[in-house]
Amino acid sequence: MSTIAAFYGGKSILITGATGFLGKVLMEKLFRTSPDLKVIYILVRPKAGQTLQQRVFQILDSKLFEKVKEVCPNVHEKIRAIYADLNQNDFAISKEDMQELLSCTNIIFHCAATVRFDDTLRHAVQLNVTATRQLLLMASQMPKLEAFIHISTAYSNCNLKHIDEVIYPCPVEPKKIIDSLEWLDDAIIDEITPKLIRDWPNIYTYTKALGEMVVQQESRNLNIAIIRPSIVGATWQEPFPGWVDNINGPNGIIIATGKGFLRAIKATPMAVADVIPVDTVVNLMLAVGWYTAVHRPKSTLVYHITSGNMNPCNWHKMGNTTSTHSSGKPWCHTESSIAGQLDTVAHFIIGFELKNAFPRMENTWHAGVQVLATFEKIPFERPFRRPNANFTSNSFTSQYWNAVSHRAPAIIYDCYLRLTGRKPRMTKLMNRLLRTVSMLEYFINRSWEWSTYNTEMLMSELSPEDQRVFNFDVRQLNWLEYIENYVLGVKKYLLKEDMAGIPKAKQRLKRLRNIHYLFNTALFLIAWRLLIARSQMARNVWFFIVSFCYKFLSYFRASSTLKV
Ligand SMILES: CCCCCCCCCCCCCCCCCCCCCCCCCCCC(=O)SCCNC(=O)CCNC(=O)[C@H](O)C(C)(C)COP(=O)(O)OP(=O)(O)OC[C@H]1O[C@@H](n2cnc3c(N)ncnc32)[C@H](O)[C@@H]1OP(=O)(O)O
Ligand SMILES: NC(=O)C1=CN([C@@H]2O[C@H](COP(=O)(O)OP(=O)(O)OC[C@H]3O[C@@H](n4cnc5c(N)ncnc54)[C@H](OP(=O)(O)O)[C@@H]3O)[C@@H](O)[C@H]2O)C=CC1
Repeated sequence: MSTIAAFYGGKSILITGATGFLGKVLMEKLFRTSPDLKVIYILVRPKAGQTLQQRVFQILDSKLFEKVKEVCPNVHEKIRAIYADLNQNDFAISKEDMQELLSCTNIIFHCAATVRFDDTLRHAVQLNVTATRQLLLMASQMPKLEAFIHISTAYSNCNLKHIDEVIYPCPVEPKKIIDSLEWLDDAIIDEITPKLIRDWPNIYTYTKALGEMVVQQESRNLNIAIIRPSIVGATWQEPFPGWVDNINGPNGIIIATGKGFLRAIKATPMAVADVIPVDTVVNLMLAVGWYTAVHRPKSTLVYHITSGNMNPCNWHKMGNTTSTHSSGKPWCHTESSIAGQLDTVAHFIIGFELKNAFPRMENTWHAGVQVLATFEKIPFERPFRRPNANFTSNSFTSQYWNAVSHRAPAIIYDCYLRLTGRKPRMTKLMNRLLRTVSMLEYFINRSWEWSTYNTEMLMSELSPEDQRVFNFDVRQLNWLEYIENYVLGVKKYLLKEDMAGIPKAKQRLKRLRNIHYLFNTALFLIAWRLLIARSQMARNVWFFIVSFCYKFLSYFRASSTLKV
């Protein structure tokens, strides 16, 4: 039997953020591998008109928990939802609940956070920093506590290029920030925010860095570990491939691309797409929980769980894949090669795509192309336009694509909606999408190096059985398979689309392609007609092309007559 699974048997585990993406997968794995655990306490707030119990039932009744219900039929009894709001003093937990938590908890997994990039500093500090401090204070009063696992992000120090598994100091003490936010008003906070966050790209990453510092400062005698995942993606293997449930990170981009809204992006094609499957992160979390409790390392260990250093994939395309567009190459354009530029121009003018125009990069997996190739096999329903992706790292070109590929079609579509008596909505939607994309740009135009000594050390400490059951070795990940399942998962679990609709979606894509070709050809002919009406040089070129074609055809006919 697995040592780690046995360790969690009979334990009382406290999880914050259990209703979130990572939290749900963590609970699922815990129940499935250690059905004899005592109880999982989850700190939950009522939301969207649902009570705590309704939220818990909704989670347990989801497809994610189907296997759990077979292994652990009394799972409902083993979850204890505790009313809590991490934004409030003492988390607004009742005295009785607090007493139970303090006296019974053995392990804490602290996942709750605000992951919005555009949150206010006040709210982000409250949740990502102050709440962490408060939880550590609670933890210090728990006599049975064996380990406190804090979930941070690999991007908490994204202002550095090489990041080690250590806690870096922040320029301003977290305590000073917490104290000053108490008396500063919102207008002043907005003003000083850019000065405070300095070279961090957003409030989220900055407050996660502050959160780590708080963990270090308030650790007392606790057994603490920090886990830093990179971009957490759909499940790889467990409980089944491709499970996702929110629009964060790549998920929203996959939807926007698959539906044909997003067709160009400012991204460095060869930058590493450091996506890490959520089940891999959860396996590491459980292994770290066990290791921290049993081996009690002398200091707080930081574990990176990233993919780039061991099994790199980049945003652009997936090399050596057999899965290609009908014209021989997936619809993915980059200006990183001359062929790519020619291809973009050719594509723009007549929708023609040059075969095999890209240099292939060995040993690196390319996400964009593979995602696009998957849309061929598994198209999303009712796309706005054909899925496509033009990559550019140049701001001017990016603005050009935004105007031509995003704003212009949205305006045309809104005119159509107006003319047919409907409310225009596409321009608004497009503006929102472009705002979201602009927030992600920082992360898709850079690569980072994360050292993974602690993670590798832990892997070597596991028994072969634990390495199998709690696998976090990302070298075994096959990106081609993973991305296909990812796209399928987005379609099934996020968009809730039926697989039976695929033939219809494929037909619609064909229709859109024909409209696209017709539109571009008409545009080309009109432009050309206008040009030869106005310019002698254009007329000469036209005359030259026509006579050349005529001569070529005459020669061809003559040579085939001779052969006969
Ligand atoms: C291996 C797979 C690779 C995949 C590659 C993809 C390739 C695609 C095809 C090729 C195209 C080329 C693309 C290449 C680039 C790919 C880009 C991928 C980018 C990934 C980068 C991520 C970097 C992350 C680094 C840090 C990682 C972390 O540590 S934290 C987690 C990440 N956090 C986030 O992602 C949060 C970002 N989100 C936000 O900050 C905000 O949501 C927003 C600012 C983006 C949007 O705010 P806005 O106010 O406009 O919207 P909002 O009102 O909030 O919501 C709009 C509607 O959506 C609903 N909603 C909101 N959140 C969710 C949710 N989580 N789940 C479900 N629904 C949600 C909300 O209710 C609103 O609905 P309505 O009310 O009905 O309008
Ligand atoms: N997703 C990613 O790509 C990455 C995530 N991480 C880290 O992993 C952790 C989990 O992220 P993820 O699951 O994706 O995030 P989610 O946004 O899916 O989940 C956040 C969780 O925090 C809870 N929460 C937020 N505010 C409060 C509050 N005031 N009181 C109680 N609970 C609250 C949410 O509860 P509710 O359901 O009520 O909103 C939810 O359960 C975070 O610490 C994040 O920084 C790190 C790297 C990448």
